[in-house]
Amino acid sequence: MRLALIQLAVTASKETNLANARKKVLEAASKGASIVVLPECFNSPYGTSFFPKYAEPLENGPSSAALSQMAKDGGVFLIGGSFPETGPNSKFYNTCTIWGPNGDRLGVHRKVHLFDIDIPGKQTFKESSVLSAGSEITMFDTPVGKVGVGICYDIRFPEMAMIAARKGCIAMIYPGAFNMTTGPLHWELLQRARAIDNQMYVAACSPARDTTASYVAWGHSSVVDPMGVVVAKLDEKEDIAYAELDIEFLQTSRENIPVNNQRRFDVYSNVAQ
Ligand SMILES: O=C(O)CCC(=O)C(=O)O
Repeated sequence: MRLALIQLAVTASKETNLANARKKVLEAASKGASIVVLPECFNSPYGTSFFPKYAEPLENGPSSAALSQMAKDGGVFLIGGSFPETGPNSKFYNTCTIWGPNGDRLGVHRKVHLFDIDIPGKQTFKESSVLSAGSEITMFDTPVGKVGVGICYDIRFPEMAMIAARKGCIAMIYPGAFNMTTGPLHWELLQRARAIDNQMYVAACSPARDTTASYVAWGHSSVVDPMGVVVAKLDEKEDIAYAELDIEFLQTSRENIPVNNQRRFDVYSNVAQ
């Protein structure tokens, strides 16, 4: 099954972003992709001041309607990046919607771990000043197996990917937007770590870099295989990355290094202790 990551050039115009996303999703579909991924905040600039302005409901909003139609017209599974959602009780969430080839919505992931960090003089961000956190681990079915979905900062929490893998996921996919400080340090390393921890495919899909934006994304959308090898990687510009999800290779990797059967839950039965 062919995976495509669309490293979209995101602008301040929601309409332009939706039209560009549609063009690229159909391009990826025409090149044989069956699972297509858009980046975090694919239809708005990334920043707490933008979230309330761009937020829309899940039902009957322009982004959900456009994503459903793109998935249907391309005949693909579409992991629709994320957009700021006006959710229950008028709270805002950073939300990923997942669509099937017939345009049906298959799942919704509200970012579980909000991006609150402070590296003085380099990168400070406080998503929780505007957003609320989701509280579910999200997976959906494809013909080659279950796929788990997290958003950006969620990748730093190995428990989430591990639970998804133990529930049968063959891949974890993260729409994300690391920055010029944590991108070079951790973006690839975290993907490789989650891939090796769980012997699964891991992919992260960023917006293209815009050096005029208030938050400058690192780019470098990439796919890592179950042995921890980077099998596709973009630079910082708008482009599409492609990789095959090879389930035989995943199974062989798991047989060759059988950590799954060697776990000692008798020693670490409760990691929350
Ligand atoms: O974890 C990081 O370094 C970046 C996370 C991030 O940008 C996000 O969650 O949107």
